[in-house]
Amino acid sequence: MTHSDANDQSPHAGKHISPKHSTHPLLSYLDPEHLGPWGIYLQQVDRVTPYLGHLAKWVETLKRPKRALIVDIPIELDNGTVAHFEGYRVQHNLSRGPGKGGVRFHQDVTLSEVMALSAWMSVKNAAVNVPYGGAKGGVRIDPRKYSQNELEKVARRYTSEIGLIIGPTKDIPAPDVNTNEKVMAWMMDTYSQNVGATATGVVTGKPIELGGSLGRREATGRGVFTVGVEAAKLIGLPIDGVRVAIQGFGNVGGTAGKLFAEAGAKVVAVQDHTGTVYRDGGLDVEALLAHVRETGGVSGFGKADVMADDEFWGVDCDILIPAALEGQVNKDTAPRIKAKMVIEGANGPTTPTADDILNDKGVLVLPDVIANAGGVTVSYFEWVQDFSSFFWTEDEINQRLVKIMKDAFNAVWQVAQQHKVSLRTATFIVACSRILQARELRGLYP
Ligand SMILES: NC(=O)C1=CN([C@@H]2O[C@H](COP(=O)(O)OP(=O)(O)OC[C@H]3O[C@@H](n4cnc5c(N)ncnc54)[C@H](O)[C@@H]3O)[C@@H](O)[C@H]2O)C=CC1
Ligand SMILES: O=C(O)CCC(=O)C(=O)O
Repeated sequence: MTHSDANDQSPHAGKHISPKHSTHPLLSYLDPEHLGPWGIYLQQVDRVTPYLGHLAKWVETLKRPKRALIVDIPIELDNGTVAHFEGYRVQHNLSRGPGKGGVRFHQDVTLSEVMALSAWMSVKNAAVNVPYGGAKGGVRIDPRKYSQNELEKVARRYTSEIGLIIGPTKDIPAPDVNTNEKVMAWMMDTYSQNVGATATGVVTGKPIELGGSLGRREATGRGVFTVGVEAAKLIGLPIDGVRVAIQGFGNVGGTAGKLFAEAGAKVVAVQDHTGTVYRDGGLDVEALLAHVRETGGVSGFGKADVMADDEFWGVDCDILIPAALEGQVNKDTAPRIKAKMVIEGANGPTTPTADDILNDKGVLVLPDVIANAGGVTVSYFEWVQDFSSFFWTEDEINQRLVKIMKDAFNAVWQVAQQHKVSLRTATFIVACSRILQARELRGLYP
């Protein structure tokens, strides 16, 4: 529950970053002093540029979102008053295919954040080689303060407003923080009404009854678990009895925790927005998941000791899974981490300074852009199934998911060994090369 260290500078900061072209606030992303999630992404691109060979001449492509839409979402609240919410959809790169990436409902969502999240989608989609560019969306709203009726109005109006740029072959949203199958159903229905035909392929992460895919709900957590087990084998860490700490116990953290516990790991600490729970001998993960379903958070879980939120980062564990928001592993928290491995379930949880701190401590970081790619991989399966109207079994889906995750992870591992770079830089090398190769092949002129 820490704040991102927005001015977290790395020794690489500033190199290769574009000169200031504008002082307009909406273009502040061009300013290297303006950090936050987009600035962190720019630093990650700087780290990969020396490894891009002749494709480096296209690197500026990665530093500018192709398209960013800001929309106003006015709705009538249950009490009859009118409220306005700000929404975003950013398409970072479309060189490899239509945009793909989730939609977040959160009170702190900003354009910079959605730009960074869309860019990480470009990298992630290329890293696992699904035929998509990168996109992401968000609405600045605290969903816990609104009724289902009000949230439905927000989701529907947001969909109509971004309807200009989304579509089954243009840009395909999916769930992210505080959005779920129900929100995807509203989005699919609204888009379908607007175009006059049922368009199941416009979003993924839908209910099964509406063209959703088996296994999508668990896919991101399953991917986190799969690469975690692969990496643990490579560093000689047995999963049986391994101590795991998880921040964020929603779709991603909850599923990853369940799979690790089923494989014999001890989930010793879990933190979410309501608090932190701890049990040295391992928490009863099934019971904790049931408690979260009933109460909305881990706080008040009876079969655990309470831990001060700040102590979470220093907990005695082998594997740490940040699965909440950006910037949680930063210059303040990273020095306290005892884990041997950090598996990034969340997008952008680790700042570049923290990456360096963990690297110096010998902590292996499995970066978001590969570790949490399981969700979009099964979203791709869902999209393919919707187009063919032919649906696969859950076993088929999980087997294909596990194969893609293992192959992609092992390829990245080889690149990291070859260039003696972190797994994050290795993943960026693989992914950015694919994106920029597509860019080069498409050429510049209409
Ligand atoms: N849902 C998906 O398929 C994918 C999600 N992700 C990323 O995983 C992360 C989590 O997403 P979901 O599990 O889908 O969201 P979710 O909405 O299901 O769960 C979010 C979790 O984070 C916790 N959280 C929120 N603020 C917190 C804070 N300040 N401190 C501690 N915990 C906090 C919440 O309590 C909740 O447990 C996000 O970074 C998201 O972008 C990445 C890939 C795919
Ligand atoms: O399933 C998808 O299309 C995207 C999921 C997502 O937003 C992510 O991987 O961060």
